[in-house]
Amino acid sequence: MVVNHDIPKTLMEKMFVEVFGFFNLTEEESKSMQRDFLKIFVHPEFHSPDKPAGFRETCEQYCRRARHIARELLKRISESLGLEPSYIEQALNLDSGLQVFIANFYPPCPQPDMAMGMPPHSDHGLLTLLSQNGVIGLQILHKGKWVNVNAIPNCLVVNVSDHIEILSNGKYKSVLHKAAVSSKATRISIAVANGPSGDTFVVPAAELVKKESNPAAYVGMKYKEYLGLQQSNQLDGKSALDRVRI
Ligand SMILES: O=C(O)CCC(=O)C(=O)O
Ligand SMILES: [Fe+2]
Repeated sequence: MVVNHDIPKTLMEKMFVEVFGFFNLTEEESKSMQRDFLKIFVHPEFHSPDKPAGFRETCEQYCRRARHIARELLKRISESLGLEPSYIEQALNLDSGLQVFIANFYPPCPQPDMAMGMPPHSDHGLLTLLSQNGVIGLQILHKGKWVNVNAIPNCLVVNVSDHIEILSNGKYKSVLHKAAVSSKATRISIAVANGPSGDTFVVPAAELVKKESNPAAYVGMKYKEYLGLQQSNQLDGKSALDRVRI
């Protein structure tokens, strides 16, 4: 959980107002009992809806700040692995890294156990920065148990995603998470996923692999092929990460 981050409180609040406005544009959507979501690629090319009026500009600023925070954290993660601070950004070509903005809108459900929020999954990129509108719902798998994550407004939850696990040859683990819905309040989460560039062939860092004692635990794959694999229906109930694990 990151508190003293680089996204000003006013920008964070504005982003939630715009997202709320987006989902309220059509009345049916706001009355639906199902999760609704908006998913857009925001880097290297920026895409955004034009409505509501302030959405585009706020989203662009929000994602730029999020990218900066992710890069700073990735420098520290590189160092923690005994690598140069710029190792990850260089090896994975982050100047053209794929960044995806996902806004999730979960209407309240009187019987929350009956409603599907978001099923268990791990994120495919490097780091996902998640903010929530103060309504609890996110759960992560920790030591075999699902635990609730606090939903403190203006805080960023940082989820380690598949490509940090791959690059670190398993030293970092991609976190399995899911989301439950609330019985009383509408829950909104904003996830900004930061990944390698689409054309980068990602392998465990050579510096972390030793032939005998610590062999590569993942096969290499182009990031965009990994994305395709995750979205395909060829996974037989496995995750994309299971498919590249040796
Ligand atoms: O709503 C949440 O807290 C989780 C969202 C999420 O995991 C995602 O969009 O990938
Ligand atoms: Fe996720």
